[in-house]
Amino acid sequence: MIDKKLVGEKAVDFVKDGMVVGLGTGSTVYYTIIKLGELVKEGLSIIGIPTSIQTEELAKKVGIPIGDFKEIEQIDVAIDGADEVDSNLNLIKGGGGALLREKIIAKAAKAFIVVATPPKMVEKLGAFKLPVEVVPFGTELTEKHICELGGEPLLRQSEGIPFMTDNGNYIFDCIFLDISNPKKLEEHLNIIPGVVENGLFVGMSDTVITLDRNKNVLFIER
Ligand SMILES: O=C(CO)[C@H](O)[C@H](O)COP(=O)(O)O
Repeated sequence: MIDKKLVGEKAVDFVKDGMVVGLGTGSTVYYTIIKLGELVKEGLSIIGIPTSIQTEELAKKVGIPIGDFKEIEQIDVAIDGADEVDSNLNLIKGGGGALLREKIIAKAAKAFIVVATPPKMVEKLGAFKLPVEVVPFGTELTEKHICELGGEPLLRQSEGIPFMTDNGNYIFDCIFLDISNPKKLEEHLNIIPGVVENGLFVGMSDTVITLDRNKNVLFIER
């Protein structure tokens, strides 16, 4: 809790007056959004681009103006959490189910800042099940193709029914025992018909904010 607050709040250092800011989803970036809300009340002028309905509601609640894609020219910075960060700053994301919008916004941003507490920092990706967003049609067929890539997919459930993303899709949480080449796996998953996007974010993060052993904030640059 305290660790998430420390790294989450530090990310506001990357936000300057007049910026368009991609707002991630999750319990770490929550603290970034709360802090940005405080700064907006003190006069900071920003436009937020939320990556989920949950984040949009939070941003509105704390007073961050929400932008429209038709009105903005660029996203200056996107700030988001991660489920795993490897030593090359590649990520697994999507634990909260917002991976598609998160990837669209991270890709569009001039800088992508990741806030991650120490347990998220790993040598190699894969202990966390890789979320793969799929269209609800023919999920049994999509599942087979994921298995052919060496995955063990489990359809995410919420209160006894399939979890539905903000985009009306399902998520397979997939065990992959070997993610030694995340870029290749990302590409192979995304060419399966029925797969909308997967939670591998390869070569996208510019800076990861985490903590060292003494709980000092650490900035790891690409
Ligand atoms: O990818 C995500 C949501 O889709 C989150 O960024 C990720 O799950 C980390 O969340 P948290 O900060 O709550 O641990």
